[in-house]
Amino acid sequence: MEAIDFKKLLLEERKKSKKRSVKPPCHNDDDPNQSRIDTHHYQDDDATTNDGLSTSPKAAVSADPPLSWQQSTKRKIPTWSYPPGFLSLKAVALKIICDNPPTISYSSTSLLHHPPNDQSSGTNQSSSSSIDPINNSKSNEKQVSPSQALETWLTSIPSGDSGIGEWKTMSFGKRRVCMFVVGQPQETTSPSVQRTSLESSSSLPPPLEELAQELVEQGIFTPETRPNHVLLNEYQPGQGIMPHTDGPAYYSQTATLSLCSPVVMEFTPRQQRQQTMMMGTSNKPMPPLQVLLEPASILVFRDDAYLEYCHGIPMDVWQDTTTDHCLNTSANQTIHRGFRYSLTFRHKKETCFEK
Ligand SMILES: O=C(O)CCC(=O)C(=O)O
Ligand SMILES: [Fe+2]
Repeated sequence: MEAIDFKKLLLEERKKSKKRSVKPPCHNDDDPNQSRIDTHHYQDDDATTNDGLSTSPKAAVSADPPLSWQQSTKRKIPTWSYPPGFLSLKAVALKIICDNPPTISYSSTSLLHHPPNDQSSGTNQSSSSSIDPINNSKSNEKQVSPSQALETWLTSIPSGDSGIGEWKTMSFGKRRVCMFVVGQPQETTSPSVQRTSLESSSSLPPPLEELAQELVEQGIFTPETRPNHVLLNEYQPGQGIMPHTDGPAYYSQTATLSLCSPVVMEFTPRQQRQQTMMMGTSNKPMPPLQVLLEPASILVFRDDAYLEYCHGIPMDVWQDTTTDHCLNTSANQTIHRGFRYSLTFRHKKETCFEK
């Protein structure tokens, strides 16, 4: 199994956009993924969009010197001035929503509306029930919900060609992506030294670092598999992401925080997807498992769901309809898609960092 490194994919995208700047624009015919036959389990929309998506060797590009997000963006990242605790997660609400595989968990209300240590809101809450719990703080900074603050922060990230610490529009799929990675570990023989240098050499930008810390504190990730990699996706209405797996470069778990519009994600067994691609739909594949991803929700999937299932969001669809196979809501609901952000937290294995 071979996985593409997102950094390499972004470099490939950069090369493609250089090529595009000297020739008339064309749709997707310059996209290697369009004609690519996957060597193992899926065809991604944009092998250029996902870190660790498996793909054929020909999509790999020669390695340029590694970049950290700080190096590539020269501190253009928007500031984050909210107090610690503002982005608290309500992990206690995270529930396993699937029997087979029992490795998909979801919480519709993961992002707390209140910083637990916000003195002013606590006081106001107890003194008057008529005060809007989100706007009851005196400080301007606190007069938005954590979701709104995060959305504003995401919107303020600059655009750029690298996709590392800046929004990059993918050539196929057209959605924008942005990646943050904690710095590469130093070469050393001692795993403990390696971990220390990984933590000290760099960190995620503040809101993402806080969320990563919360994911550990709430027991969703272990301290050893603390998220060191965050992929942001920005979807315009109708945009999606082709079925894919996130690949073996990561510890086999992802946690995705959704913001803005709801959407329905689909899980399909990898084997089935492979068969469908080879034989068409004649052998009646199982309908996909669905998960409704609501704003401020968190989806965690791991192990079998990570390794043996592809996940994706149907593309060019403006409304989703839930089926009997939807794991967290009833069938026959129409979900209108609008603008959406997702923040996917993963732990990239140390062995998979470029040296
Ligand atoms: O947007 C989402 O919820 C999913 C994103 C995803 O699967 C990925 O970036 O690998
Ligand atoms: Fe993914």
